[in-house]
Amino acid sequence: SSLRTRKRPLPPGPKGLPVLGNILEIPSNHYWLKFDEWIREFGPICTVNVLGKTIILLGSPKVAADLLDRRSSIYSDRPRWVFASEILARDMHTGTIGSGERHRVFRRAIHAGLQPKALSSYHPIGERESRVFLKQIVKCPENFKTSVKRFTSAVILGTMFGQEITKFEKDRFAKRMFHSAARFAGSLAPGAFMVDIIPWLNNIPLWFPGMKWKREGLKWAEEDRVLYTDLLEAAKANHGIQPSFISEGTMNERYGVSDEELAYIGGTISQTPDTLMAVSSSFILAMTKWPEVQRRAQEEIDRVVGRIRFPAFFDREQLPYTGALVKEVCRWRPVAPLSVPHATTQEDEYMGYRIPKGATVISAIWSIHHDEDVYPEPEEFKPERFLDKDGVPRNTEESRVLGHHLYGFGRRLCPGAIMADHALWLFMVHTLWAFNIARSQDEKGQEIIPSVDPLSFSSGGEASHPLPFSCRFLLRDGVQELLEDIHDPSTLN
Ligand code: HEM
Repeated sequence: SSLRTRKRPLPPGPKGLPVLGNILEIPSNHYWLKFDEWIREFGPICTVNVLGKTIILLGSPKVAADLLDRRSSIYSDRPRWVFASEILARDMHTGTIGSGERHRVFRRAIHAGLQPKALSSYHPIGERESRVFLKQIVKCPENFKTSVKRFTSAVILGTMFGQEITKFEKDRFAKRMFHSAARFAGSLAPGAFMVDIIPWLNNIPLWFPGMKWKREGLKWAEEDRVLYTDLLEAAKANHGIQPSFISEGTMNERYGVSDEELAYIGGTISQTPDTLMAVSSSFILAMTKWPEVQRRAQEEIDRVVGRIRFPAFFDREQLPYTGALVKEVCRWRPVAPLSVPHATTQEDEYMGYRIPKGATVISAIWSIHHDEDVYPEPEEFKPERFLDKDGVPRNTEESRVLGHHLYGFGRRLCPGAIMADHALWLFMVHTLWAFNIARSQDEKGQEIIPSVDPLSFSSGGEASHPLPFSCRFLLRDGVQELLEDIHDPSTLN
């Protein structure tokens, strides 16, 4: 037989049109739900074609781990983002650069800065900020969103740069960081910039007509560079009061990167408060929807922590149900439903199929988290799926540390996963300890049960979060007294 017929087939997938492929079948919103339909129809590995580009979807924990974890030397590249990664982030964004030497060096630096001992020295930041959050909610529950924003920014900027956040709107850094993050996320969106479809546009001289996009991009890039450099300087100045990831790096030169690279590593990492915010809102939504889960976690917290002190990080081991609840929030509504795409650096073969070199490989986290063999009744919110019959934590075959895959896979696995998980744990435990999250009532006094439909979540460039819903925060015993001594830095200016 000829070479052609011996060539293995691509994984199955929807048929599509010549040239266009499946692009017309992919909705512009919530496209992970369409991908999920295809994965159910064609199996946990399937092919989608977009304008001639091969996209491989991975839709079960087993398949994703087999390829992205176990064959990470092939599956750890990224697709090329000319605008976001090359122009805006000047090839120094850890999450979007290709899988070469720089990626390895940057990740090594991040691991050095966030190793367990360092992370535990930052717990006081998370504990302090959780209390400030409670104080703000008691005072002004309708500012919930800004208070969560402030909390997530404060934990990240505190850990990365030793920088304390004052009032969110007036803070020197927090707002600029959100702005920069939104701009970056927006420019990653498929089709946002023509140069990502036709890369040679990047070679046209700047003064040429039609090159405004690039002049704009370079202006934004400069703003980001200034922001990251300012933060690096702030970190150095803060070192004596609050050592941080960055200040430790500049003091000891132990991460093996230049100051400029360090500023970019820290700056681009600090664009992540949005993901933490999205998980926090999903948590509030789930607690409003499932009061019995909330009660059960509160019973555990009251038994272990009591009512006369704040929860703290050292309580964690003794709160297995609450720990399982944190995992279930991450599983149930993954805020990054399609993670960040990977790409292959060479051709591969799996289950009799051919995975081409240069293919985009998407871990369909939504589908992975709805795999019924691993997570039975996936639409039910059941923390106990992460506990054995004696209530001891139990994770899954393919995710032995966290039990879920919200933080991705392989050499691209989120290096902030443990830090993020700690911040989320602190946030959820403090909130449950301090408040009963209750349903709002309509004019007739009927409880409003918020929708948890997948379509009731946002679907833009940013992390997928619940669309606005209403609930009430009812203060629990003993909280008011303890909050009196808590200083809220946002009341300073
Ligand atoms: C709830 C919060 C967070 C979620 C859900 C999240 C999720 C993710 C996901 C899905 C990826 C891509 C994984 C893959 O390609 O397989 C990723 C990458 C990354 N995350 Fe996170 N993340 C969060 C918070 C953080 C935090 C707090 C940091 C910083 C300390 C961070 C730093 C990074 C970096 C640097 C990458 C790029 C890794 C690479 O491409 O090598 N993330 N994250």
